[in-house]
Amino acid sequence: MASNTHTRPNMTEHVDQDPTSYQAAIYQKGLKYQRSPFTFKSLDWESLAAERLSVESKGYVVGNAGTGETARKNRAAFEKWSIVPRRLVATNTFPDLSTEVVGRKFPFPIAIAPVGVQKIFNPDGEIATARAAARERVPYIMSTASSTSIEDVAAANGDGARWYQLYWPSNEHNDITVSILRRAKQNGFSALVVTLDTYILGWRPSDMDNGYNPFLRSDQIGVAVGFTDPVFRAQFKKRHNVEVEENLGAAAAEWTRTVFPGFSHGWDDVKFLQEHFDGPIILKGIQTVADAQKAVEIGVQGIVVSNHGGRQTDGGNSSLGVLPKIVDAVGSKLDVLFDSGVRAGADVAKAMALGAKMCLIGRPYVYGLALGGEEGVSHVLKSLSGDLELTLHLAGVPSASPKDLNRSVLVREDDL
Ligand SMILES: Cc1cc2nc3c(=O)[nH]c(=O)nc-3n(C[C@H](O)[C@H](O)[C@H](O)COP(=O)(O)O)c2cc1C
Ligand SMILES: O=C(O)C(=O)c1ccccc1
Repeated sequence: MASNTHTRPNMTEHVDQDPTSYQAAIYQKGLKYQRSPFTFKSLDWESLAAERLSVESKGYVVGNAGTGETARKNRAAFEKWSIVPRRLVATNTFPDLSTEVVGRKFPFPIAIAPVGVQKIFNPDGEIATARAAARERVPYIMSTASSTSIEDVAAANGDGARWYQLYWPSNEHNDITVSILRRAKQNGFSALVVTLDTYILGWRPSDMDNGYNPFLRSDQIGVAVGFTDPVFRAQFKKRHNVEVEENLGAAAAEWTRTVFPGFSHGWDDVKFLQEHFDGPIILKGIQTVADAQKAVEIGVQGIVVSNHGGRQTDGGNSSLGVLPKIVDAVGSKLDVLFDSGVRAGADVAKAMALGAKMCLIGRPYVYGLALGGEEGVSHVLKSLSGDLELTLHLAGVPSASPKDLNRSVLVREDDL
């Protein structure tokens, strides 16, 4: 744990009150000289985590596509909207942060975004994150590029809510896709998140400078889903006459080609996933009204308005910038989720006010994982939800439901 943890010896009694807000609990603990594992300044998490990581891992998580223009715009877009401070709204309770997404209710409007290769950030990787997510009652979206198997993530997540993110093998590998979907369903992943923007990796200068692709490293991190898949294993054995373990390099290369085929599926192919996954489907990476409308036409239950945190296309638009138009076009027909650039409670509030039902958190929890494993991820999730709670409270917004948190809560900074 970080060195700024100060716990006085013999100060073991628990907080005697049960404060409603997380912030109140922090101040109570402070009275007993107990500190949180690392700072609450969410914009400092990146540089703190970077100090702990290898050059390669740091480059991988912090890095963006090309010049970083899309990622910068993601952040800048939040400052174009301001939260209207309404006064003398006679509220006497803390805001209700719960939200309903694809037919289920969640206590907070945040989710763990799918992030691959988590063992490069902390040896416990996905296990630590999946535990923290369950503990904090935040849904865990498991990446196909995980460094832990579907079965082990499910065990760590226990009775937590979890969804599976698919890196979608090309049609010639449909038997592998079916096998993955079956394992996900059997292991309690209730929804399928299909990422559309990463059938090939973007131009990533940091990783190219380091000659770094986590799939192809000698320790083959990020291939756990494939290496534990019975169909992939059987096919590999038939082709090479050896088990995956006997030729790890070839197996990693083959799995990488399977999940990053280098070309995209078409809209018609989504039907195959609908036929083979018994549960809601959410398309991740939507950035235009036209694509959002196609998602409605093919009958999926949700979309994530996302540009992959600016890691895929350089020179692109901000993700928040396109959110209102997409919500206007399809928000009454499917659930619109949001990610890319969320760093604080106010960011979540703004995306929700513009019509998102939930925000996926990407890099911030990865920094938490690097800084403090399970506790670190918990700290990040509690910070963001605690911050959101007070932000809404002070804005006079009684709940995160669209009836209270909508565009009337925002003003364009340029229009003031
Ligand atoms: C290190 C890293 C790995 C990622 N891996 C995946 C992945 O395996 N699947 C996926 O759909 N998105 C992946 N993403 C994208 C996130 O799900 C999310 O869209 C993005 O991080 C959101 O932007 P933010 O980092 O600004 O919050 C990854 C992002 C990072 C930073
Ligand atoms: O880095 C990413 O953004 C990503 O989606 C990914 C791709 C391959 C392996 C791990 C993560």
